[in-house]
Amino acid sequence: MELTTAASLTTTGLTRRFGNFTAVDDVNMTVGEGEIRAVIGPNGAGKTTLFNLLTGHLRPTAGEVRLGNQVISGRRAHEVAQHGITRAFQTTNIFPSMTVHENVVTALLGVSHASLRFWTPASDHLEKAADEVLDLVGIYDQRSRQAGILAHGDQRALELAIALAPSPKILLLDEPTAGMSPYETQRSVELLRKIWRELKLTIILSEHDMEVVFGLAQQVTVLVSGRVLADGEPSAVRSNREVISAYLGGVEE
Ligand SMILES: Nc1ncnc2c1ncn2[C@@H]1O[C@H](COP(=O)(O)OP(=O)(O)OP(=O)(O)O)[C@@H](O)[C@H]1O
Repeated sequence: MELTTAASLTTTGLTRRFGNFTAVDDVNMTVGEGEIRAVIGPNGAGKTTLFNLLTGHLRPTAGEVRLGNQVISGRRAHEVAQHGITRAFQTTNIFPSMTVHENVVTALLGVSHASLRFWTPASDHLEKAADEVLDLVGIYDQRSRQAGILAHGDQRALELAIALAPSPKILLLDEPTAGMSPYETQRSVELLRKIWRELKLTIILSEHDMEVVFGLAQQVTVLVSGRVLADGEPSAVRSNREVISAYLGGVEE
C-alpha cells in the first residue's frame, strides 16, 4: 500500500450566517498534518455547519478554508472531495441495492489513478483496491452481500470504506460512535486509530461521547454559539474552567 503525506487545514475568520443568525462565527482553526482533532460543543453550537463549510456543502458568508496552501472555500463539494477532503456518517452515500464491494468500486470510479494513493493504483485493479479498503475496515467477508441488508455496525464500516476509497488527505467524521453500544464504540475507536496509523491521514471528528474524544483526539476545539471557546490538548481543555461551566459540566476529574 502506497502512503502519502496528510495535509493541514486552516480556517481564517470563517463565518456563516443564516439570515440574521450567525451559526459559525469568526472561527480560526489550524489542524496540523496527520493530527486527530475533535470538535465538541453543545447541541446547536455549529459543528455540523462548520463541517458543511469544510466540505463545500455550504459557502462561507466570510472567511476562508485552506487545505495546505490552497484556498478551497467557495468550491463545490465534489471539487473539495477531489482535493482530498471526504466525510463519513452524516451524509450516507451507500447504494442499498448494490453489493458492499460494488459500493466501494463506485466510490473509486472517477478518482484519477494518481489519486489512489492508499490503494493499488490501476483501473484493472479497482476491484483489488476496493478489497483492500474493505479489508482495512474489517468487512471484507461481507463484500458480496447487498449493502442494504448489512448489520448496523457493518453499514457504518461501509460508510467509512466509501469515505476512505478516494484516499483522502483529510477525513471528517460526524459523530462516528453515535447510537453504538459501549462495546461497538470501543471497537470503532480501535478501528479509527488503526486507520489513522496505517494511512497517516488527518482526521477531524465531531463527537458527543467524551470518552471517545479524550481517548482519540490529540487536539480538541470547543465550539459554543458558533465561536471557538477553547482549543488545545485534551488535558488542557478538560480542565479549562470556561469549558467546564459552558459545556462539560460534571466531567472534571
Ligand atoms: N440551514 C439553516 N438555516 C437556518 N439555521 C440553521 C441552518 N443550519 C443550521 N442552523 C442553525 O445553526 C445553529 C447551529 O446548528 P448546527 O447543526 O451546526 O449545530 P451542531 O453543533 O451540529 O448541533 P448538534 O450537536 O445538535 O448536531 C443551530 O441553531 C441551527 O438551528
